[in-house]
Amino acid sequence: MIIEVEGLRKRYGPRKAVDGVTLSVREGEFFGVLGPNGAGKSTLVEIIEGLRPADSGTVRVLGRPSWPRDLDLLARLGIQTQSSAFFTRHTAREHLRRVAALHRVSSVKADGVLTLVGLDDSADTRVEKLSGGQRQRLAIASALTHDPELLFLDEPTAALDPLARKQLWGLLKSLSDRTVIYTTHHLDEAETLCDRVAIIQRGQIVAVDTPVGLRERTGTATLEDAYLALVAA
Ligand SMILES: Nc1ncnc2c1ncn2[C@@H]1O[C@H](COP(=O)(O)OP(=O)(O)OP(=O)(O)O)[C@@H](O)[C@H]1O
Repeated sequence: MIIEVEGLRKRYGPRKAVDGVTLSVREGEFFGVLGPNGAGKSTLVEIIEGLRPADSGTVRVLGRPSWPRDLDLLARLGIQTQSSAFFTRHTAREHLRRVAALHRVSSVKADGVLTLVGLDDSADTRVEKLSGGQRQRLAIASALTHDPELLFLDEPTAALDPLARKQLWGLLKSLSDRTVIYTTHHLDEAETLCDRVAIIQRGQIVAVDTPVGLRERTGTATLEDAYLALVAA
């Protein structure tokens, strides 16, 4: 297993953000984390990433505890966040080369990743001038330069218009041979991309299954309907 989480709990004061979560993710899975606002998804994912401690429970990532913070382990992860930061006054290419240099990865490799995410035409555009879709591509590229063994994507399509969102799907699909932990509120996207999804509500897992399994279990036609049936139950 690439990720093993057992009995994980985290409170903020009286609020139970993560309330006894157990799950595992296999190598090569595109694993979706779904749930209503405030369900505890970000808290759970940040604990798995080793960016936040849990109150109790265990997390092993690539066979190692992710807390106390483990810089060697972090170096093997690729993390794209909602607030991915860019080097200002840099072009897309310059930004990515700098990110790569931080990981001791060559500029040649960085340029290859820029091509991979479909940003060749915007390579000389300053990061401030990139469109929302291009910014997300660059954020994903930044998480990919060091060829991580595990990639975390946090709502990469959240702020995109419908066309840009669909266009990004191609890139996301191309990542499907990797192990990806993918948070989203777009159920159509999760249905297309994810091998399995976990649905989280009030800090607890409501279901973990394939999109097809969840549809069958709820007698619904789409993952969105299955989700709505499960979180309303
Ligand atoms: N640093 C914090 N201090 C106090 N409460 C917090 C903190 N971070 C999160 N919470 C609370 O914990 C609960 C879970 O929040 P979390 O951000 O993990 O949910 P989420 O599922 O990621 O939500 P969203 O879909 O809106 O991003 C929420 O009630 C939130 O208000």
